[in-house]
Amino acid sequence: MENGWENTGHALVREFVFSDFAGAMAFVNRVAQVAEEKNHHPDIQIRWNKVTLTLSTHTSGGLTEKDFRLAEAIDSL
Ligand SMILES: C[C@H](O)[C@H](O)[C@H]1CNC2=NC(N)=NC(=O)C2=N1
Repeated sequence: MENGWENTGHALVREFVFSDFAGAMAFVNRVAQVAEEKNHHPDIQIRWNKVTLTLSTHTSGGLTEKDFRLAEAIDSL
């Protein structure tokens, strides 16, 4: 993908950088809302001002259309 997401073959991974921890957490909370709406939940790593999201479909053991749709929704936050 050419929008910042790395396709590892097993997952879509993207790092988002903010000015501080509060910015990172605000973003994570918006992602959480979308994840609940879609019932599709990213793995989330928070490291001060950086958030790394890893999208995969655990029940399928890899990438599905749900992951690409969730990535698009996160991009439009
Ligand atoms: C029962 C429910 O639909 C499943 O547990 C959903 C919830 N959210 C999920 N999120 C992700 N990323 N992968 C899943 O397989 C998944 N399964």
